[in-house]
Amino acid sequence: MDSQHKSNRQLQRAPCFSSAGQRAEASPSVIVIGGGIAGLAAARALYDASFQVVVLESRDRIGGRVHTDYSFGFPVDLGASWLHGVCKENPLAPLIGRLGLPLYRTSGDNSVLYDHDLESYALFDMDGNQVPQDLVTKVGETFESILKETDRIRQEFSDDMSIGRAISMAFDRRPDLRLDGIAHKVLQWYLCRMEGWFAADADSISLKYWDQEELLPGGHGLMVRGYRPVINTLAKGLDIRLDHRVTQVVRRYNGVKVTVEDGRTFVADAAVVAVPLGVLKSNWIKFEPRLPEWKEAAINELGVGIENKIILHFEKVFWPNVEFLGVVAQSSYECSYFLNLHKATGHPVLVYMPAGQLARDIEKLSDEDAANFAFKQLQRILPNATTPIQHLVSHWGTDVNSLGSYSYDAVGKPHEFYERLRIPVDNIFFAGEATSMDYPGSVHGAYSTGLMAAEDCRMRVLERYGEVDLFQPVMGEDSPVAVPLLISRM
Ligand SMILES: Cc1cc2nc3c(=O)[nH]c(=O)nc-3n(C[C@H](O)[C@H](O)[C@H](O)COP(=O)(O)OP(=O)(O)OC[C@H]3O[C@@H](n4cnc5c(N)ncnc54)[C@H](O)[C@@H]3O)c2cc1C
Repeated sequence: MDSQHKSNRQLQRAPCFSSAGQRAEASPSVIVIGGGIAGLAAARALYDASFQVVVLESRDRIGGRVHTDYSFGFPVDLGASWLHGVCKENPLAPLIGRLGLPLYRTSGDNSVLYDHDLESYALFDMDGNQVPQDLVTKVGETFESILKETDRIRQEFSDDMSIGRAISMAFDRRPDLRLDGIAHKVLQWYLCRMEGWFAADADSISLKYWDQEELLPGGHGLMVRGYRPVINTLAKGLDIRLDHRVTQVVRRYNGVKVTVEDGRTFVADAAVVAVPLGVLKSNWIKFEPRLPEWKEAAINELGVGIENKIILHFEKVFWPNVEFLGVVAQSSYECSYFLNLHKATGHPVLVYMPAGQLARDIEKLSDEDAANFAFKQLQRILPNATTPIQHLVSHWGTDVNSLGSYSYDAVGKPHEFYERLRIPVDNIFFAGEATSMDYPGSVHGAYSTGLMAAEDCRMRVLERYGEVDLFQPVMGEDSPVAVPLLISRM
């Protein structure tokens, strides 16, 4: 027997991993790589459909880019914190509703540009002067007009360009849209907010595709108690191996063999790869045989941006009672903003959120220096600010387990690349925020791709096992009765 044939037989004969629990040995098996929300959603669905499931997670915790920290004595999210689309159509709504988790709605708008209502902002210049609210609103209207002009440019040019370039062209065509003085700075702040949404600078965001993402109705709501309960619920009862960094995925017609950093191997009928796009780009995981060219192209070409959080915990509140504090400046790079968590949670916490190049630059600093940097920005606008008593700093760009915060539409890269990233290759299924055509870069997008991967995997493996009615459908018919979401605003 040649060695190839022998290893295939081994795969076929050994569908179970070392400690697969009480599941029957004859049931199909799957290895889920990555214990973020996408991987856990896939694992949960397949486990509930009678598969033997093992989740291999490189970190010493689950949740991935959903990371609720409790070291302040209350929950704060270092990764995702909003549910974008507070409505029953949101794939996560049934779960969040059933858990009774409260949401604090920061905006009723479905726009990617306004996850905060304008009236909840307080913007300041670098000298601590508050920008009059009517000017903030007026500049917001100008920003909308500029975007309309960029839309015309988009219709005229077949080649893609960056949103930054299109804005410059819009100014050339419509000099009346140019602003100066403080109004210019406010405009830069709007641009800075847009860059925050994509976690990328305006000169790398695609004009053609930036608004292709499907936005659910219901606006944007903060998870007041953090996202962790959602993760814990999905993970309950699953066989999850922490500190298991996958380095190789071998696929054969009858199974997969997955190797982790210390050389241990796991075999199963199929695998769901739910690691971040940044990790796939880095080639940390070797696929054998190599993934097809179209898949590698999608991995290489999709953009991954950076957004971080510097969370400052104060003794008590000294800032105005608004949801968002903004610093306006000459360029979007110098602008910044703080989310006031006190409004939603009652805790004296401000969250500084740099994105794009600024986030990249701040990630080079020590945590102490990063926290000082954020605090200095705050002192510019509120000179009487008191020193924080604690801080937390995220490093999503350099953390080897993420290598970026979330995907975005880079210039010249078709939106369909998200779908290409999702499409299975033989018995390898792909999930994660960057595989979501409709809701990339989001928790609910990642979650729904996990369910999709599970369903695709179930169908494929059933082709082999041929026992269609043995398993529950992964999604659809049996979905739980929706419980209304708890939404507040103070
Ligand atoms: C700062 C920040 C703010 C955000 N804000 C929001 C928000 O408010 N609302 C929203 O909807 N979305 C937000 N997002 C995006 C959201 O967090 C992500 O889209 C989503 O959590 C991604 O889930 P995932 O399962 O695709 O990936 P991940 O959560 O990254 O999961 C992938 C898992 O794979 C593991 N892994 C990596 N390499 C390996 C390996 N070699 N072997 C095994 N395991 C490996 C990782 O440790 C991780 O646990 C934010 C993200 C960031 C970073």
